[in-house]
Amino acid sequence: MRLTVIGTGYLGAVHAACMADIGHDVLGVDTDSGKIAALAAGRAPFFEPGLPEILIRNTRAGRLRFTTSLQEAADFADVHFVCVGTPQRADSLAADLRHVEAVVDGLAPLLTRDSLIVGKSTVPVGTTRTLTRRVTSQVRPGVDAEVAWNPEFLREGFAVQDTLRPDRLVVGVTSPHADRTLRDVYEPMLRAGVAYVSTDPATAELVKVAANSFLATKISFINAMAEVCDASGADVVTLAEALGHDARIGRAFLSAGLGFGGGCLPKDIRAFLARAEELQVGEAVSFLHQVDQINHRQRRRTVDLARHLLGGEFAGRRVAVLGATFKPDSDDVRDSPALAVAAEIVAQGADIRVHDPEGIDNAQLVLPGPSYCTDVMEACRDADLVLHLTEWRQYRALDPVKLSQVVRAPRMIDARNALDPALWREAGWHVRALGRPVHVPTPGPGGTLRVTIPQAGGPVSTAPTPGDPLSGAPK
Ligand SMILES: NC(=O)C1=CN([C@@H]2O[C@H](COP(=O)(O)OP(=O)(O)OC[C@H]3O[C@@H](n4cnc5c(N)ncnc54)[C@H](O)[C@@H]3O)[C@@H](O)[C@H]2O)C=CC1
Ligand SMILES: O=C(O)[C@H]1O[C@H](OP(=O)(O)OP(=O)(O)OC[C@H]2O[C@@H](n3ccc(=O)[nH]c3=O)[C@H](O)[C@@H]2O)[C@H](O)[C@@H](O)[C@@H]1O
Repeated sequence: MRLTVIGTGYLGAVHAACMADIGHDVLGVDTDSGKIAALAAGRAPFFEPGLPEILIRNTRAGRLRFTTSLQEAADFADVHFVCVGTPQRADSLAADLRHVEAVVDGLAPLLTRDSLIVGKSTVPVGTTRTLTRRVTSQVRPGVDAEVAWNPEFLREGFAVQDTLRPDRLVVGVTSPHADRTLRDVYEPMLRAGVAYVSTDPATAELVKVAANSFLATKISFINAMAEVCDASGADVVTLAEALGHDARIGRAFLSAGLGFGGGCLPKDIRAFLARAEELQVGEAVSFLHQVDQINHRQRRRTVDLARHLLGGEFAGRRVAVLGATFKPDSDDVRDSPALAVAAEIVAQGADIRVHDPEGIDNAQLVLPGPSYCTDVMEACRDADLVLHLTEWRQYRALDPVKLSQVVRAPRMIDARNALDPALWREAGWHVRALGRPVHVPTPGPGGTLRVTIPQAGGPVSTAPTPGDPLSGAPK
């Protein structure tokens, strides 16, 4: 089939390449000519594992082309996927739909054949209905254009595999024709047994928003438990593991730490709150305000703990920041918890050096102040404190003994609960993490490890100290 994919960012570029990979003829469209030039040359304009391979394979095979011209898109196909951004509005919690509207306003008058416009962007419930009116009023006489919604559930870092082997496909359609067309588009997935939920557009739109709200709630739930752990001396990592054994709960999305960020979960729960208010059911989802607040509190708690470990002052202290992206295996720094923490400690006077395996270019655009290092050792040199903020695999493989030789003091906050504290403590590090006792009992309860290591920057004690924002020690 011939398809266009309009908007070739994190979602659209992957969707276009994967649709070509399953055999369709695909034309990707974007207003960003730099992005289009890179994609047309078979180069991924952002870091996403597996994307370069399918881009090259399919552009070379001639099944995947790119353009900035909507006219070319209208001429090329009669199925158009819309994958443009729906960021948070600057003046409210609501989603900014201007890019989606620009696409339908641009495309509708250009259509010369009956067409299906399939939204994949995440939108407030009710958007398909509004856009249908918009399209119908702008198409040429005799042309019939249906708007359907087919939300996307891919995760960055796993985008290619999530697109080729999704957990489910959800389509919101208003005609059997649209349903048949989408079944044809996804025929290889359906043949492989992927669940296909065909429903009305409002339900499809809501499935997406509900899924992201549920995931965000799960993360904030475990982070709320982490706060209780800090107050009571319990261990959130063991708690999550034990909860996760219950199949009804599951271990996924129960990793406590710095919380969620990115271009989706934060803005999606806020847009949902705004839309629910419009629908006069704001109270029903008002818990999402708390989800958002709990999430943001983890950033503040991390900064507070860092300041405390540095004796109450950031000024004149050097801090190494490991990780800038909102999650590993992505170069995306949109609403990155790591960068938010980095920005705050810079604002409070710390001298920071930031390392990230893939996100430095993007991070520099958002937070230009600090030094960025391509080498972890360099980032950690003479550091009074190391902050592990994004759990890239390579940080887990770091040698704590080697690292302890370059820092000024072996203090670490593992804000993602991803390192093995016992290993680091054995190498002389004072390791702290949200939701974990100062002395993580290993193995079994009761075992405490107390070490005091004299260092150039002063003694590093693992004992709780007065004012410790996490330990429940006397303030
Ligand atoms: N990033 C992700 O993992 C996922 C994103 N989504 C949703 O997909 C949508 C897109 O998200 P991302 O790809 O992350 O955003 P993005 O910002 O990476 O990509 C959006 C693209 O649309 C282009 N664009 C804007 N206006 C345009 C226009 N009028 N015509 C053609 N292109 C235009 C931009 O230049 C940009 O390349 C959002 O609604 C998001 O919530 C859904 C699932 C996963
Ligand atoms: O709508 C979207 O764009 C996408 O949003 C999320 O995907 P993504 O933002 O790529 O990343 P996630 O893996 O969900 O992680 C989101 C954030 O939550 C954090 N997180 C995740 C899991 C966890 O247990 N704890 C936790 O703090 C991550 O560090 C990250 O900052 C959803 O998982 C996708 O299904 C959805 O399609």
